[in-house]
Amino acid sequence: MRKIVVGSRRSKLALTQTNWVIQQLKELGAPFEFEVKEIVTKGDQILDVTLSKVGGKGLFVKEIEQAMLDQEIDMAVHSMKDMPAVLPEGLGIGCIPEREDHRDAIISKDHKTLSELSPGAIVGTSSLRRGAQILARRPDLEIKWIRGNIDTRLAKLQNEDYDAIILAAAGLSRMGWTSDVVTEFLDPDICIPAVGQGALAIECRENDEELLQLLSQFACDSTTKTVQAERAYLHKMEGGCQVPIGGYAYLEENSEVVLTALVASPDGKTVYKEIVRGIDPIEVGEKAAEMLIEQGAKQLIDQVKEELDQ
Ligand SMILES: NCc1[nH]cc(CCC(=O)O)c1CC(=O)O
Repeated sequence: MRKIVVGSRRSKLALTQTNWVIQQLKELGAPFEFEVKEIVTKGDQILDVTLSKVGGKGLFVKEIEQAMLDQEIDMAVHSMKDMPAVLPEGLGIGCIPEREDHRDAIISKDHKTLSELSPGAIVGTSSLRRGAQILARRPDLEIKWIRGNIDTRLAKLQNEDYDAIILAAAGLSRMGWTSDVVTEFLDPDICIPAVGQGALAIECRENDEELLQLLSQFACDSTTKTVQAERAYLHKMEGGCQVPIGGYAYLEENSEVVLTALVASPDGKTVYKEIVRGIDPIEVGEKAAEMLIEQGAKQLIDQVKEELDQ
């Protein structure tokens, strides 16, 4: 029997996601053995710097992708939102399973919702996208950078000078945190999630027919379409760097993809937002990007990138 070596970051969330996918594939009757191989990525080593300053998304996946190209591993389970817009030659996303909760969630010390937080309250996030949208609603709040895995951040909320933190609901629920830690789930009309948030990307070599055949059985059609629209938007908009961009798409019953796309300045004072619908996910994504670019969103992104480079 062929053994599929699955590369995974060492974080609890990554290992949980990886083992969950392996379990699901086994239940589908996978004719393989599986072995998990832990890989320490740059993103995991550099925990004390703002993520956007050290190169953003690629950090968590590069080493894993190299191991896949070198045949040291066969497959990897990533959080879709950590995936760069473009994949290396020879690798592909073999399957996008059904999306978990797409929303951001506020966890606050005194169970205060976004509108209830006191003026000047300190909100912890390392995401320019979250910070921008929080400030757009509540310019009187203070955003303070916070890093570390989910457990670390929850501990920092208790022990350090934060009144609230924002995390992805999906990560919390995959880690078994019941929804009672969450004070408020932020719907996309308040905070557009990151492109791909809540979805997983199972990556493998493009020519691994055997594995691709198995993975195709685990794919979710509606998640694949909506994530395609979101990523087509992201790709056209920037191409990799961590800037305040959000995108969330859902599927109507008539199969239309509805994408809400956002670009904002980190201070939340400028917000570009468009809703685009259509049957073809790629067209929907690209159209949203074109519309926002026309309004000046691209200049805003370039400006943010420049400031991050300084
Ligand atoms: N940026 C880190 C990251 N990458 C994926 C998740 C979990 C949620 C998901 O799968 O979208 C998280 C944690 C978070 O943003 O709170």
